[in-house]
Order: sequence, then C-alpha cells, then structure tokens
Amino acid sequence: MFKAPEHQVAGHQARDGKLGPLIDGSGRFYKPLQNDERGSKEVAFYTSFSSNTRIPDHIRRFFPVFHGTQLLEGADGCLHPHMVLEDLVSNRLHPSIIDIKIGSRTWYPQASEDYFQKCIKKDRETTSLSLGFRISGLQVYESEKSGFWKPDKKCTQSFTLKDVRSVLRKFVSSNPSSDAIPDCSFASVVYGGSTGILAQLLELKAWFEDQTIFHFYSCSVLMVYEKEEAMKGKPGAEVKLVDFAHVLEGKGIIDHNFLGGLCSLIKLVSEILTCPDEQTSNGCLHELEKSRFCLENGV
Ligand SMILES: O=P(O)(O)O[C@@H]1[C@@H](OP(=O)(O)O)[C@H](OP(=O)(O)O)[C@H](O)[C@H](OP(=O)(O)O)[C@H]1OP(=O)(O)O
Ligand SMILES: Nc1ncnc2c1ncn2[C@@H]1O[C@H](COP(=O)(O)OP(=O)(O)O)[C@@H](O)[C@H]1O
Repeated sequence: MFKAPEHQVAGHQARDGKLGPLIDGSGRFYKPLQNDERGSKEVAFYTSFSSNTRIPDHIRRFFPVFHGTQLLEGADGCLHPHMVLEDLVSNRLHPSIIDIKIGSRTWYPQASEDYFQKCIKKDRETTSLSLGFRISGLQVYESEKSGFWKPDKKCTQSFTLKDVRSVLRKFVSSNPSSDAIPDCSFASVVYGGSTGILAQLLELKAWFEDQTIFHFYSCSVLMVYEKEEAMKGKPGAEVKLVDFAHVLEGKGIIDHNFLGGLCSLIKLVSEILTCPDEQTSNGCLHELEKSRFCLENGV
C-alpha cells in the first residue's frame, strides 16, 4: 500500500492530485520523475553514479541507494515512472530532519532564461547568495505531547542569516518550538564526536576538494537524528545528499559552488559546538510563533 511519506520536509509533495514521493513501508522511497528533463537527468545521475568505480565507499554511503525505476500510480490516478530509492528515514521513529540546499547559486550553466531568473530571485531572497546555502525545510521532534516543530514553507523561505544560525541551534535543542533560547542539549552528541555530523561534513568536504566528476547544482544535504537516541548519548546522526535533478558533469573542474556552501555550513555548525551557550534571536520565528500562539489561544 503506497502512501505519501510522513517525514518529508521539502520538495514536491503527493497531494491534491499532484505527483510527489511515495513510500510502501518496505524501506524504499519512490520519487516520481518530473515530466520535463529533470526526471531523466536525475535517473541519469543515479545510473552513472551507481556504476562509477571512482566513488569511494565512504562517500557512496552519503547517497541513497538507487534501485532503478518503476511505474506506479500517482495521486492523479495515472501510471508514472518513479525512481526507486533507499528510504533514508525508514529505520527511524521520530526523525529530526533538516534539508539544506547547498550553493550560492542554484541555477546551472545553460539553464533557460526563465529558470535562471526564477533561481536567482530565490537565491537573492534567501540566504543562498549571502551564506552559500539555504534551509529548504525541517522538522525537529520535541515530545510525544507536542510532536514535531515544523515551520511552514513560507516561514522557512523567509529565514534570514540570523534565523539560520538560530535554527541550526534549535535543530539540536530540546526546546525547538519555544521562544526561549535554544538549549543545544544535543549539540555535542549530534553535531560533535568522531562520527557526528561535523565529522561527516568534513569527510564530504575532503572529497569535494578533490572530486571533479560531478557538479551538484541545487542539491541538498539532509541531516537526520533521533531524539530518543541523542538523549541516551548514543551517536547515530547521519548526513545524506538528495536531489540530483541538476547535476552536471564536472569536466575536471572542482565544484566550487557546492564546496563553498559546504564550508559555510561547516563553519556555522562548528560555532555551535564551540559556543553552545551563545544567545540568538529568532527573527521571523518569534513573530510567527507569537501569531500561532495567539491563534491557538484565541488571544
Ligand atoms: O515549485 P516550487 O516553487 O515549490 O519550487 C520548487 C522548490 O521549492 P522551493 O519553493 O524553493 O522551496 C524546490 O526546492 P526544495 O527541493 O523544496 O528545496 C526545487 O528547487 C524545485 O525545483 P527542482 O525540482 O529542483 O528543479 C522547485 O520546483 P519547480 O518550481 O522548479 O518545479
Ligand atoms: N531517499 C529519500 N529518503 C527519505 N526521504 C527523502 C529521500 N529523498 C528525499 N527525501 C525527502 O523529500 C524531500 C524532497 O526531496 P527532493 O529530492 O529534494 O525533491 P524535489 O526534487 O521535489 O525538490 C527531502 O527534503 C526529504 O525530506
């Protein structure tokens, strides 16, 4: 029985008759091929990546395993080709997830004028240009009672640099939805340690300093952890890469756009580990949370 994934934080969603990813509980994630060239480009990337013997195993583990394509019925009732991918969160109960779109430019060389204009507008209006990445979506598990803190798309799209710093703290805090200063309770176990997120990002960076096989435009780093594990001090946070609809051949050139964004993310995560107590203001989050509080409480 196929259904829309419970834990999707960004991207196109299967609802209102529109196509979006599906899962069937078997540990596989079925991503529909978009019907312009994006779908076929992503399949081409997975096919090329899967058979490329120059990708070391310690790097391959950052990518979802690709199991080919399959025709499935979409939300519109018609059959559509889907990429069959490893479901990156199927082994988790309450995954805290953040999707970070890397690169100061999300448009690729040779993109159409319309696509370029659309991307550059988003890059300028978000932190992509200033910071080298933007947060595309997130959910942070808080408790059985309050569930996930999941800012809506409008809020996420308006994150300023200050918000991004704050959200990266909230992501590893036990009080993400509160107006209080994020407590960063899980920073050391999630971001730190020899196998934590910072170590994984540094491993990826080392590869990106060398690899000239691919250029990853508009690709996201997904960071995932489970609060229950973090509370017990158990490592288990993971960094993954998703969305390869705009990957180009690297042609012997370093992917400076991705590498720059990755370095910037590494810097911000490192700062949280060195100064977990630093106070941050929530910017738009404050306002949105205040209005949500007012709505919920009839104020
Ligand atoms: O449709 P939209 O406006 O939500 O835009 C999608 C983006 O959502 P955003 O608004 O930036 O959060 C979406 O971004 P996320 O994956 O959500 O970060 C993609 O950029 C998508 O384009 P493509 O499939 O990568 O070519 C974008 O899809 P297209 O508009 O290019 O179909
Ligand atoms: N292999 C996967 N396993 C689990 N979740 C995934 C996987 N790939 C993507 N997702 C979820 O779907 C979201 C959107 O994925 P993405 O590939 O960027 O789609 P789109 O091309 O529509 O933007 C991600 O933010 C993540 O929450």
